[in-house]
Amino acid sequence: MSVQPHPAQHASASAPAAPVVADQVAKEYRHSPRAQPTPALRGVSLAFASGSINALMGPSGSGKSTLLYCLAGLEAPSAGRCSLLGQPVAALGRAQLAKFRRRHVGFVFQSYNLVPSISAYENIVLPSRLAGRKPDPAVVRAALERVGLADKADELPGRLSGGQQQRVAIARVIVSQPDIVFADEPTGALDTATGDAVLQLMCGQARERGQCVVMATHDPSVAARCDRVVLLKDGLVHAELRAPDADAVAVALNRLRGSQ
Ligand SMILES: Nc1ncnc2c1ncn2[C@@H]1O[C@H](COP(=O)(O)OP(=O)(O)OP(=O)(O)O)[C@@H](O)[C@H]1O
Repeated sequence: MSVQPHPAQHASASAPAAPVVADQVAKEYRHSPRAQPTPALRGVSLAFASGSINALMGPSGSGKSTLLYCLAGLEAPSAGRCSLLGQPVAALGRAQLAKFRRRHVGFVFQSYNLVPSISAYENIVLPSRLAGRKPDPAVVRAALERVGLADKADELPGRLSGGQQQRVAIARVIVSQPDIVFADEPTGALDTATGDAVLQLMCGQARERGQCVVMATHDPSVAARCDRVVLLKDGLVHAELRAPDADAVAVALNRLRGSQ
């Protein structure tokens, strides 16, 4: 494990081959037209590699979700740019972006998640179908089994708990095998044992298939499963940890909270 202070925020995002890149990304929110803008991100440059599992950590309000949303093209940055698989997100029109996401990106988010009017099974196969593929029902059943929802295939999302819905989203990622997975607190609604099992599953598949996973988490034990942990504070990258254990993450977070 190594701790590395992050290089200057204006350093250009590296490796053109990286599937997920943020280049000098800033994001401001304005609560009303006359209000002063609140900066959520203040010039973040990061590149995430294929086959890597990455965690975004930091205090509440540090910009983790905003960064995920900008990277995924769900929010437009106020400045800077994001690229996915070498494609600048801002250059894609709405329909193109939706198509691109269906083909290449998986989400395990609290919102932007499941379609409420179709069953868990249908939700799992939806991205593959929209991308013109026909998933093998045996593979879908196996994924449901692996996330502990073998008996919930026909349930509508509204009849599932938050944790079960999260597991459906994870099964969806397992079946659709996107190049990139964005996850916001992927184990937030799960008990420790289930969270650990599904995380292991998600990370195992990502490493096997060369997916790039970027997740926001508050949980040091989740971050300890990652190859890289990016620590955010006040909308800036503060430091990075490589392959840390949970204790090292907790220490770094405490240090981050104490720093000015
Ligand atoms: N839709 C929004 N409108 C206005 N301000 C927002 C919006 N989303 C985020 N913010 C503000 O941007 C800043 C960063 O928020 P963000 O949700 O990205 O932080 P976070 O690190 O994910 O926090 P948490 O750990 O609590 O989820 C905060 O000051 C937040 O209040």
